Amino acid sequence: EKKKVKHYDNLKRDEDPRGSWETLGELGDGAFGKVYKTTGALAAAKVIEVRGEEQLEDYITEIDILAACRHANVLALQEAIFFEGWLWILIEFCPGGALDDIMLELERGLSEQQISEVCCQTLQALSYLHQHHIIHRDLKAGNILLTLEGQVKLADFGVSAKNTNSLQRRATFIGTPYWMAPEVIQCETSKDNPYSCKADIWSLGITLLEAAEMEPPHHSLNPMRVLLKITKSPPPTLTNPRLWSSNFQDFLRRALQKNPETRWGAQQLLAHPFSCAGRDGRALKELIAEAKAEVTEE
Ligand SMILES: COc1ccc(Nc2ncnc(-c3cccnc3Nc3cc(NC(=O)c4cccc(C(F)(F)F)c4)ccc3C)n2)cc1
Repeated sequence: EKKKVKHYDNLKRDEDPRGSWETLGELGDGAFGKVYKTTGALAAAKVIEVRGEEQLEDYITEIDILAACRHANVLALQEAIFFEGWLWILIEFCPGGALDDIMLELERGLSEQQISEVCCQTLQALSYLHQHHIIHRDLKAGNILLTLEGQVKLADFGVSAKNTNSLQRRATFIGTPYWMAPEVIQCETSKDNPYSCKADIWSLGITLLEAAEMEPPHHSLNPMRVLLKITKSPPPTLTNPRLWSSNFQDFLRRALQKNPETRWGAQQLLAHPFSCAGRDGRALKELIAEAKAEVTEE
């Protein structure tokens, strides 16, 4: 008789995705997957070959998290379809791309105003996730996407398609270590005090240093050495403090506390003057316009 298949709330079956999603082209170097256009909005699609129901289960967690997250600063799931052994995860498309690619394109870091806008919107996404007991665990500029309006959309590319070479791949078996909080590295994840959402706050601090200086601290060390460095060293600071405001430096001090207990949470940091200064959003819109202009020039 027909094999019993489980029903999943956020998964459509046996509807050919090519019925409502026509191929627009490859995104990036194609490793990402493809960008599909619907009758309505643009979508970015991950199309994964799934052998059997148990492997499908692995992807349901991601689909359920995405379906449950309804927030302006978190990537929204459009549709998930399982058809003839292929799983399609379709996501709202952010034309600006990821923040690390934008800095590479412009060959410079962000201004302080742009950093405070990234900070304010990413904190809103983290506050939302943490209230829903979701810990991101891999926050970095590569997982921050931008729309043409300068809006931040938090993503999680998991073992991102970008790190094709072995060194990076080796580093990713524990997630990219440069952004990891000390308590996560020291595996204080024993059952009595599993590391908390405060780990994301540390990663946010590292991500803001990355936005200011194009690279995270200890970027020149190989990934294995970094783990020791992070646990042994005092919290990282801006290389050239004179270039930055005392508000920015104070924000980093609150986010980059090595002890997760004294580290501020997302709600507290949203009230900090540095993130409040980022409510405007215009500076990020200019950043995208510049990055898009550079691309058309080439
Ligand atoms: C190289 O140039 C570009 C230009 C535009 C874009 N824009 C864009 N917009 C939206 N998605 C993507 C994307 C690119 C590569 C791979 N996946 C992408 N999106 C995507 C994300 C996900 N999943 C998540 O982002 C995710 C998974 C779990 C949790 C979470 C979170 F906790 F953050 F909400 C987020 C699933 C499926 C897809 C197609 N890319 C990217 C690169």
